[in-house]
Amino acid sequence: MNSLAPRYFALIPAAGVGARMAASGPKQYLKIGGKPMMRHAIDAFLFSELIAHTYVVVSADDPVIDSVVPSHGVTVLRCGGATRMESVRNGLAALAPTLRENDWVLVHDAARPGLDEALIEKLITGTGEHAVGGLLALPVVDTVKRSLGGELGTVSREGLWLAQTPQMFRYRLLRDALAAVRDPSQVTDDASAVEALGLAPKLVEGHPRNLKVTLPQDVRIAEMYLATTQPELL
Ligand SMILES: Nc1ccn([C@@H]2O[C@H](COP(=O)(O)OP(=O)(O)OP(=O)(O)O)[C@@H](O)[C@H]2O)c(=O)n1
Ligand SMILES: C[C@](O)(CO)[C@H](O)COP(=O)(O)O
Repeated sequence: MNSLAPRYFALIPAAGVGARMAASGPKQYLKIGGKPMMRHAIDAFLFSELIAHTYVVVSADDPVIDSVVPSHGVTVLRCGGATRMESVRNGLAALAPTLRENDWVLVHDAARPGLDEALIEKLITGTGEHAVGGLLALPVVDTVKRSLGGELGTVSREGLWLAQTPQMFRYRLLRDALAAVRDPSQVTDDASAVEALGLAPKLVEGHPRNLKVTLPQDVRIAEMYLATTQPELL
């Protein structure tokens, strides 16, 4: 690979327990579309010609991952943390000997099996080389209500987007942004840490198929998208 050409790496945080799924084990290993949920995201990165290598962050004692990852193109990092942010931060630290400061890292939830090569390319081309970074997101199309402390109100949906993943940033910037975070529990996506530096990543329109499988009812929706061949639904 030309040493001056940009390099793109995938980092998949997969050290969660899936509490909201309330399954018998971590949701990233639930069978969806005939294979473990996280294998869909791994395969999307493997099939993408743009991604140089994929790293998966799991808990140190994860007993399943070795039976899920393919024999090439993927490296397991057994450094998962107590929060998603800490898992990402630990994974990035483990890559210090390997990645260059200006390499791009695409951080993608293992719980989003609907990612495909087209969305990966759309994010990379939509973000471009000169942006701070970028993330897939969906504009809000429903009326938004906020119910808090017994009060109910309507929130203007103007300019509101729902963040998806991958979220892509240069390796050094993302490491610095996450290092500056004081309360990991308050940073639920990678872009938040970068925004806290006063920077504005690009929003690139994603797709509903790229939903985060969080609740039991999400499994059927994900399976529907994975099963469809209708172009308008892809
Ligand atoms: N300590 C954690 C928590 C989450 N994740 C990962 O971050 C992604 C998005 O998190 P989420 O959907 O919240 O997964 P869980 O934390 O497993 O779900 P829950 O909050 O319901 O327990 C998932 O791929 C999950 O495996 C992680 O790597 N390390
Ligand atoms: C990163 C993310 O998927 C963007 O929407 C989301 O913030 C993850 O939240 P979770 O509570 O860790 O699932």
